[in-house]
Amino acid sequence: MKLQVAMDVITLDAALTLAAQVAPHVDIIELGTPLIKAEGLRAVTAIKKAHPDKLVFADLKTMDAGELEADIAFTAGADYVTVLGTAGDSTIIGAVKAATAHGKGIVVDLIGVSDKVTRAREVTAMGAVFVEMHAGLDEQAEPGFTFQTLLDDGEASKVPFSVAGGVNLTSIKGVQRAGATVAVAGGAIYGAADPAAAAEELRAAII
Ligand SMILES: O=C([C@H](O)CO)[C@H](O)[C@H](O)COP(=O)(O)O
Repeated sequence: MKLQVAMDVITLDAALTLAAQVAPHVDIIELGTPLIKAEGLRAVTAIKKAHPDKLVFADLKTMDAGELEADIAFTAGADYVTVLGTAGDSTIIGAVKAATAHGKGIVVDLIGVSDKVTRAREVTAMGAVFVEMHAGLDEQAEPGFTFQTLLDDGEASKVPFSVAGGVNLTSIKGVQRAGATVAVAGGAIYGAADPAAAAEELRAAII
C-alpha cells in the first residue's frame, strides 16, 4: 500500500516546506483543493520540480470540462488528477482521455456519492486508475460519521481504491487490511508538531 500526504495548506511556501519534510516517507504528494485554489496550478509545477521522483497528485475535484481541466493539470506536472464521482460520465471519460494522452492517471473522488460501491465500479470501467473512498473534512465533523463505512465500501467495490478522510496512526492498519491501494493522510501529518516524524510513523505502521 502506498502512502499519500494530502497537503491542505494554503500557501506554496508552506507546501514546499511540508513536502520537503515528508517526502522521504511518502510515495504520493497531494496538493489539496484549497492549496490549488489559493495558489493555482503553478504550485503543482513547483512541487513536481522540487520532487521529480515523487508522484504528484492534483486534487482538482473536477465537476465539468473534464478533458480541459485534466489536460492543464497534467501539463503543469501532475501525475494524478481527481474528478468527482458525482460528475457526469462524459466528464470522467473526457478526463481519462486527457490522462491517456499524457500517460498519467485519473482518480475519481467519491466524496458525496451515496452508493460508492456502484459508482466505483462504473468509473473504473471508464478508465479511472483508482477511486478514492473519501469523507471530506466537513463530513468527518458531522454527527454519526463512521470511518469504517469507507473501508467496507472499498472492500466491497472489488476495484482499486484509496481511503481519505480520517487516516491516522490508529486507523491506517485497517485501511491496509481492507485492501486499499493508497492511504491518504492529511491532518495526521500536516497537523502534527513534527510532520516528518508523523509521516515516518505512518509509513512504519504499514510496512
Ligand atoms: O481531500 C480532502 C479535503 O477534501 C480537503 O481538500 C482532504 O485532503 C482529505 O479529506 C484528507 O483528510 P484528513 O486526512 O482527514 O485531513
